Amino acid sequence: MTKQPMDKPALRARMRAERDRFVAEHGGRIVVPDWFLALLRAGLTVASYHPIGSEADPAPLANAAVAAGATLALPHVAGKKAPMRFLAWHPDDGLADGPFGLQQPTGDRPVAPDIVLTPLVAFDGARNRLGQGAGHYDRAFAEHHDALRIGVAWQVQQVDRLRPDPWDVPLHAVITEAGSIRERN
Ligand SMILES: Nc1nc2c(c(=O)[nH]1)N(C=O)[C@@H](CNc1ccc(C(=O)N[C@@H](CCC(=O)O)C(=O)O)cc1)CN2
Ligand SMILES: Nc1ncnc2c1ncn2[C@@H]1O[C@H](COP(=O)(O)OP(=O)(O)OP(=O)(O)O)[C@@H](O)[C@H]1O
Repeated sequence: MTKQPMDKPALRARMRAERDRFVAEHGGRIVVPDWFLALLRAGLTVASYHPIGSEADPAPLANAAVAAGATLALPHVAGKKAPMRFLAWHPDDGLADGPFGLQQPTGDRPVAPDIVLTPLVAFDGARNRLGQGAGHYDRAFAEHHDALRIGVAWQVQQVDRLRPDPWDVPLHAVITEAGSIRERN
């Protein structure tokens, strides 16, 4: 049987439309799993993200992290080709307009995260991930290989099976409004 390459651009378009429809018709709120709360400790650095469009808002997870004494960071990119950095950020700090309609941190304090809350376009039951396609998170995961990679998405973004490319690094867990998928349940 020959392996067909996965049409990632077409899947992205379909899943962004699914995500838009879910938010327009239902809305949702990410539910913080007990196992996530149990991970949190003072002194951890948790990279969150500021959602754009119909992305799931990780704020309930980020707020729980802050309540546990963790420090937050947000991703920062200068463009499609530039590598992504995680910059320390406090909820009282401002945000500035960035590329792709992003709101990004303004300071310049790069940090190495212990936990990375990752926006998703799609995911599968094996915790493979489809992102925006610029490779920003792929490269960040290669750099911060010891960080815990947690995807955040709406349940409608789950597909039967993604076919990972050689550089794709699977997530440790995915958290949605309906529950979570973990490496060991
Ligand atoms: N909220 C959020 N922040 C993030 C990301 C993300 O996916 N979501 N990123 C993830 O890497 C990084 C920014 N990289 C990006 C790379 C490409 C596109 C992009 O191609 N956007 C499409 C529209 C996407 C949509 O409609 O959902 C575009 O501009 O055409 C966006 C972000 C860091 N910050
Ligand atoms: N570790 C890496 N170093 C350099 N380039 C990488 C690395 N990982 C991936 N890339 C490049 O980034 C691009 C990622 O494309 P892909 O379609 O897999 O992104 P994605 O699954 O949507 O994830 P992302 O959220 O990271 O954009 C590819 O062109 C790939 O060659």
